Amino acid sequence: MANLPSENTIPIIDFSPYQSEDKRVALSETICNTLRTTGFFHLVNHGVSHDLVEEVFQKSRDFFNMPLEYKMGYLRPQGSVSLTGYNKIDQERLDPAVKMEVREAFDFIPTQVPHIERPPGFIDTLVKLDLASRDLALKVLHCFAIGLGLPDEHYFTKAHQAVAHPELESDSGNLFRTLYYPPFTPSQIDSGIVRCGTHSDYGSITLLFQDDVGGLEVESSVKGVFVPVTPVPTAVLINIGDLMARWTDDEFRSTRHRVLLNDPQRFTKARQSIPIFINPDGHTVIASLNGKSPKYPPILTRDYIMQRYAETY
Ligand SMILES: O=C(O)CCC(=O)C(=O)O
Ligand SMILES: [Fe+2]
Repeated sequence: MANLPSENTIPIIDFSPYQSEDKRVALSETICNTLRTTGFFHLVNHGVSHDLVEEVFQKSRDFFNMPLEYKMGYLRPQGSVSLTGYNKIDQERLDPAVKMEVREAFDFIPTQVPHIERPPGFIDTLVKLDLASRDLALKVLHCFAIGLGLPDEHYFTKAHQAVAHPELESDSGNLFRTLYYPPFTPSQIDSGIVRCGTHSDYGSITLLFQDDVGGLEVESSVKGVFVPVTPVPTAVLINIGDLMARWTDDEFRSTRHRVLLNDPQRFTKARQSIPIFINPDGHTVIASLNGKSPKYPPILTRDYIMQRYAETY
């Protein structure tokens, strides 16, 4: 009988043991066990300032509340793989089967940080949160290698040099996004429109800060059965992407997720979230850690990630 997780079953993991070397192994094993089953976990005591996250939500709200003509001045060129700029409603599609995905986004990569006048300090706060999140992502990747018992505990971090050194960023596609899902009235709701279509993420790991509105759902161990993720105050939600699943030969699960427009309690409110997508360095060849009978042939990160972005934008 398949295991059907119910609401609140996304585990909450306390990251404070990471600080002490003798507690790190048990923490890493807990993290890896979660990745073998749910593929998602909440992390608390992670060291990223909650005030900073709140500031990014506030500044992002101020930006998204500006007139459309203003935001269009920063539009990310449509259909291009340029990864910086404003994304208007329906500019991208994570699930080709839906009619429309109703969200706005502002994206940047560290080598293409734009200058934006209003709201004041918008970009500075995003950059600060990006740096703090990268730092955390590297610690979490460190735990992956420990928990998997790899001979080199820095195996994954070494393959993510551009995460630690954003100036080296070339084509790994490490991407910071701030998302804004506008509110709806019940009469505006139409079948086939969603906030975020069903998808799995592309790279190594995703860190997601979300407000308290909720709406994110993740696929359970039963295909097609989704369970809600109840937001946990101050936590960052972490999941892995397809490239990490491939790297571990599907030992870790890259879980599909979505945000629908089916609950008036939620869709009448705006939702905000901040996903930070972490990928290996562009030149890294991802070859299965299961050397004996790998499911997937080796693939170059750059080719894989850029192909996935091209399909989305
Ligand atoms: O807004 C959310 O919670 C989901 C965002 C997401 O899954 C994504 O952008 O990949
Ligand atoms: Fe996602």
